[in-house]
Amino acid sequence: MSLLPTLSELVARARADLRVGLPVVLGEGAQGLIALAAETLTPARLSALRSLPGQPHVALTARRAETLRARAYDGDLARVILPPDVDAAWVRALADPALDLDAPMKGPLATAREGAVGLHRLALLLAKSAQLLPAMVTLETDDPAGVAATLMATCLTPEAAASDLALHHPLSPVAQARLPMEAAEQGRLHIFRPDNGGIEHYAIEIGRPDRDKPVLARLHSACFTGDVLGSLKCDCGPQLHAALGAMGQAGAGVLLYLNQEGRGIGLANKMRAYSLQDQGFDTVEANHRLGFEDDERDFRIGADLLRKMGFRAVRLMTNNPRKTAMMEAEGVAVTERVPLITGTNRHNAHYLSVKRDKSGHML
Ligand SMILES: Nc1nc2c(ncn2[C@@H]2O[C@H](COP(=O)(O)OP(=O)(O)OP(=O)(O)O)[C@@H](O)[C@H]2O)c(=O)[nH]1
Ligand SMILES: [Zn+2]
Repeated sequence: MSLLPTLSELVARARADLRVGLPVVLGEGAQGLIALAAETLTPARLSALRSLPGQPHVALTARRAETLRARAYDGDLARVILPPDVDAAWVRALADPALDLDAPMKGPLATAREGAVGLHRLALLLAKSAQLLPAMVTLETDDPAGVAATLMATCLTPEAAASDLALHHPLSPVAQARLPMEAAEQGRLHIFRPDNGGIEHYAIEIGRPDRDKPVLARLHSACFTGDVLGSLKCDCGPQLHAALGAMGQAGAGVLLYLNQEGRGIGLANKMRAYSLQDQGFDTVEANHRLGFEDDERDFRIGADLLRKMGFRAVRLMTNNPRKTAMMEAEGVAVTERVPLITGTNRHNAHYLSVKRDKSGHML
């Protein structure tokens, strides 16, 4: 046992550093990268980066690069060569599509062909896992350990950090208590926490479901706008209440409330996506323009929680085939898919049709 941070703890620290605007150093030996999140880049930090030797780049996902018409020579990502005369606001505009229509980027954007592609890919993964816009300002270095020491920055070895980011971090129960609810008086709320200090998730157990039989279950992804504010732009609020209601009626069930707001991109990015939707893009296109995939959720969490609670089989309330497939892949049997169609209105009709046509939802 040591008081030194483990790799997972260093990754957690790196995430926090990026959110406050600090650089993170990726690399080992003589290959390294200093990386700052475009979203939290200040003018002072940009000029400090420029005072170091080398050519800074802005790494973007190929999704974002496509909108900006920047060539992605590296497949899934593009490295824009930072022009010498641009400021932090320019970098931000590269990352954030809010200004795409008002102040279109003056192109063409020159992109790099060679260099530390793997480290840039890792930098983008880190930005996503910090729920920041996937855009990173970078500078290659041949002395990552030395630079990290000088900058008091977190230094991550690439392979280990990449595998930690891809890992499902097991969840442990933290606390639970009785919670009578409108939909079901016999309720109990369980809180679970991952071993890397990441986001907590909840399970609402209704009644005392028999662990030897398939349980009526729902994987609900957090939607602040729908669940709390009663937004009409989606169907989340009515789905949440209908699922709890059905479990209350049946006298038994488990609803997992997974804090994967905005299909895993976070509430700030979801609001950026809504703003793009107001400009005419659909829910999938808006995610892409921000640089994200359609759905960035990790559904392994749901299977882990169910198993931890002693369930091995579910009657899953969903219209999303990815959820049933993931459950089966993770060893939780889905004995029945229970459709959950509710909450259609004139504001979400188009959204629901896009989910059916582009995301394969059975609506
Ligand atoms: N990025 C993004 N997320 C959204 C949008 N509208 C809703 N969400 C999020 O989508 C998640 C709900 O996912 P849905 O696709 O509605 O439903 P599902 O959970 O995949 O499938 P079902 O089990 O059939 O309901 C929640 O995390 C919402 O915050 C949107 O326009 N953009
Ligand atoms: Zn919603």
